[in-house]
Amino acid sequence: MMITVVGTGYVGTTTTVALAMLGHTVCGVDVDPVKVRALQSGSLPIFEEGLEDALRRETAAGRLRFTCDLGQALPGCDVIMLAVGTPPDEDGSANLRALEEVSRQLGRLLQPKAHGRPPVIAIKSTVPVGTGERVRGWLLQEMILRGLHIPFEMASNPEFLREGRALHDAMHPDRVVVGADTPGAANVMKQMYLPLQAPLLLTSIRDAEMIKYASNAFLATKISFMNELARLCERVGANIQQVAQGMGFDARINPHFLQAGIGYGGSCFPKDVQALQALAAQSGLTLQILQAVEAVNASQPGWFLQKVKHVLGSLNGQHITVLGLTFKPGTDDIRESPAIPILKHLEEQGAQITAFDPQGMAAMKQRFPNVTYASTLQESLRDADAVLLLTEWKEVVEHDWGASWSELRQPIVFDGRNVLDSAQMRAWGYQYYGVARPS
Ligand SMILES: NC(=O)c1ccc[n+]([C@@H]2O[C@H](COP(=O)([O-])OP(=O)(O)OC[C@H]3O[C@@H](n4cnc5c(N)ncnc54)[C@H](O)[C@@H]3O)[C@@H](O)[C@H]2O)c1
Ligand SMILES: O=c1ccn([C@@H]2O[C@H](COP(=O)(O)OP(=O)(O)O[C@H]3O[C@H](CO)[C@@H](O)[C@H](O)[C@H]3O)[C@@H](O)[C@H]2O)c(=O)[nH]1
Repeated sequence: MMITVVGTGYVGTTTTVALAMLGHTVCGVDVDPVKVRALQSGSLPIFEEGLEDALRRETAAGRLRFTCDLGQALPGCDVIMLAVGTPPDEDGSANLRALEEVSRQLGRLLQPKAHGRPPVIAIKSTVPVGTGERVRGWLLQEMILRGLHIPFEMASNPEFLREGRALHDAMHPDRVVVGADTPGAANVMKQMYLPLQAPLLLTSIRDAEMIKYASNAFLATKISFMNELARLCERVGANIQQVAQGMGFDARINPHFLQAGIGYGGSCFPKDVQALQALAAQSGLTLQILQAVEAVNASQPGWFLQKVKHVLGSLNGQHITVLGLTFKPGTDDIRESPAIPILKHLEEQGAQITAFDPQGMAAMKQRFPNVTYASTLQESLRDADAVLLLTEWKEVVEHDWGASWSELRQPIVFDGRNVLDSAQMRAWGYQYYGVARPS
């Protein structure tokens, strides 16, 4: 099939590569010429394991190309995937400006196909229920202005990949959800994904749009539930990891997304939890559970810092080493990272901060220029009064902590992700504090 993907950010780029790997001929389109030039020359503007190699392979095989010119990418297309950003507006609702722009452009640029089926326009971006109809409306308005009606069909095809595992998730999804209001569109999308051999759920467009938000909101709920429970565990002397393990054996609960820590971040959970609430508000409803999910998450970094202050006293002048800046390992993305409120607070309290992160330092430097960024983990530990572990990078978890003990001025470690071996750390002489992990 011939496929155009509009928007080559995290999702769009991964989608182009994955679809090319399935044997399709794919063109990625973006308004950002710097991004497009990078992709054309085979280099990824983001860090995502394995994606750059696959991008180069698929480009060399002639299945993948990139352009800024949407008009040039459209002729003969079977599917046009829309993967532009839908960031939060001031009221938390999804901002659909980029999607409207692309839809109107399509309405102006689409030409009748010489042969074959009309193209399917599939929304991959995360969008509120009803957006499929709005996109169709924007396209039709532009076609009316041209005095033409060029046939096309609509579909919703939400994306469930995780950053840090983007290509793996795109190639091995738990499920593919396709919302379509015509059997023809459903069939084209089904054919497109056939080589994946993944479970495919066919729904209405509205259902598909809701499934995406509901999935993210539910995962965020699991995390906030565990984070709130961790606060209680800490008070009553229970170990949240044991509790999570015991819960996770129950197939109805499952062991995933039960890790208490410093709260969820990233470009998806915070914005999607807000957008679902905004959608509810527009319908006259309040989603009380999600209100609580958001409130617990917003206060989790502060709760973690309270512990730090309880142990260290005043932070003024203390040398604090922060390990991990990205919202999760495996990415260079710092959007909504819990490290941001933590760094802000440490700075406000007068701490001397040294940070290390394998991928996130360049981006964080823009926001926190006064932090010292160490070139190695080892260097970041030197003369620290305490270490705050904020992202569970492999390098950090597997670091030789036994050998580093003497580098620190005070061997105190606050493990915000519960990833270090607490007993071993204590045996090596560290004062170790996890999240609800009593000794
Ligand atoms: N990042 C993720 O892990 C993830 C996972 C699943 C779903 N999503 C959803 O997918 C969508 C995209 O997310 P992302 O993280 O890839 O965003 P992103 O910001 O990384 O990428 C969006 C891209 O769209 C481009 N763009 C904007 N306007 C355009 C236009 N008129 N024409 C062509 N290109 C245009 C931008 O230049 C940018 O490169 C969002 O709705 C997001 O919620 C994201
Ligand atoms: O048990 C857990 C699991 C995750 N997190 C945190 O939750 C955030 C999000 O993690 P993750 O879901 O792995 O990363 P994302 O790349 O944001 O992926 C989520 O958001 C994407 C965008 O919508 C969806 O496509 C994915 O399915 C969904 O998992 C990160 O800060 C994690 O540290 C926890 O605190 N505890």
